[in-house]
Amino acid sequence: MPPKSIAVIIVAAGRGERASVGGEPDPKQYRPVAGAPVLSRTVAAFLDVPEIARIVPVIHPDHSERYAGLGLSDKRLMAPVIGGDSRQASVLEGLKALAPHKPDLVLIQDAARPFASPALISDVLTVLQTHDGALPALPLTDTIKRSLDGALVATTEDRHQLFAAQTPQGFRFGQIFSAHMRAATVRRQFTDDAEIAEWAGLRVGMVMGSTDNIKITHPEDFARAERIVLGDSRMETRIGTGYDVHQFEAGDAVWLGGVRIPHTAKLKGHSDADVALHALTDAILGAIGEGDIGIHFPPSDMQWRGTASVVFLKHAGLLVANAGGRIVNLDVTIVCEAPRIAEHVPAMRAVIAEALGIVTSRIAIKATTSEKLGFIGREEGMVAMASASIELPRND
Ligand SMILES: Nc1ccn([C@@H]2O[C@H](COP(=O)(O)OP(=O)(O)OP(=O)(O)O)[C@@H](O)[C@H]2O)c(=O)n1
Ligand SMILES: C[C@](O)(CO)[C@H](O)COP(=O)(O)O
Repeated sequence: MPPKSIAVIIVAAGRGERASVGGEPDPKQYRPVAGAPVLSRTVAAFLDVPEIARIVPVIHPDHSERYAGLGLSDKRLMAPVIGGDSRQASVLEGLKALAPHKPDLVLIQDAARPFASPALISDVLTVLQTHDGALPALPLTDTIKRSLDGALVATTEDRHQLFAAQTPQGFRFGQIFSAHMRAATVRRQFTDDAEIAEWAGLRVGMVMGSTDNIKITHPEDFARAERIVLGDSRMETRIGTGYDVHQFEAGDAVWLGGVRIPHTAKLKGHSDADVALHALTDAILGAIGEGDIGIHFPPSDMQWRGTASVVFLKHAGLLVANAGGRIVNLDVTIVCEAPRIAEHVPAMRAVIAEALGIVTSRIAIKATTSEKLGFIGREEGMVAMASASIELPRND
């Protein structure tokens, strides 16, 4: 089967009255979120999907200059068409503009939702393979009350079968075009295209929406949108480094990365002398400004004699958690001639992940030799270096 041609309608013909506190020169779809106008972000989200052949923006008759001022240009972006006095009427204008191009599928998107991800768009298109329509939606999480006057609670609704609808909503072009044409002849107003599809007897499948796929509706939604783009500005990323050396002495195994590795010698130390976990613990403590391992676990204190170094690592992890932080990634390099490290790396990552409560993909462990040079080359000892990247709440 040849690939289906996909078109997109972006409805941007509203006045954005609820998002206005008064005094803003522009309606919400032309106002910036982290430097880029909402409508430019929405268009870009769909231009990012190469399978999309054509995009038609639908704009308000008073906004032609504002639209031109966005400077949007792409060969897949059609000239804007003028919308109607309701969202439903604006969608119909978009469908009419697309009709001569005969797309197989159409995605209908609110300009006011700038964060439709490629994954969400792809999920909608997947459901459209087996249904007449596809709707991203989120299950409701609040208890739902009905009130007749907005002041007194009348009843509590069962939320378990209720979902909040999002866009893009996807349809077979011919089916939704004729459903919209018919819907335009009845007195009822429909708030989304899935409702028109349901009314026309089409089968609309659902996909899981996204909590980031917000519709900018009220003034405070701009701050939320900025946080989605920029991340949480109350957090900052810290970097810490760690370095440790231990000497070999007579023995039959070394502890490295929390794993016992049989060897012709052991590492000398007050604890289990796990040079890799010591460097890593120091890197974490360094990132959060908590000194070093010796301050927390002094070698002079007999209670730490022979202690498994994973105890030190867990303590550093606890300090991160208590500071409201989050480990972004950890990177450890072990320098030795022997033993061979590579086959033990998965076990080391598993021990560290378990100790810190993070996924193994955030942990890297590498090993190298020192080309027989120096004390490492003479197999007198071993070195480990580590770095840690940690997100912490700002405190300045
Ligand atoms: N006559 C209209 C009304 C709405 N929309 C578009 O439909 C989407 C969803 O509508 P909504 O968020 O309600 O936007 P507005 O109608 O602009 O908001 P308000 O009701 O606060 O004025 C928006 O992208 C909006 O631009 C449209 O194209 N034509
Ligand atoms: C289509 C929609 O985004 C689904 O949630 C929503 O209904 C559009 O907003 P409106 O305020 O109903 O126009």
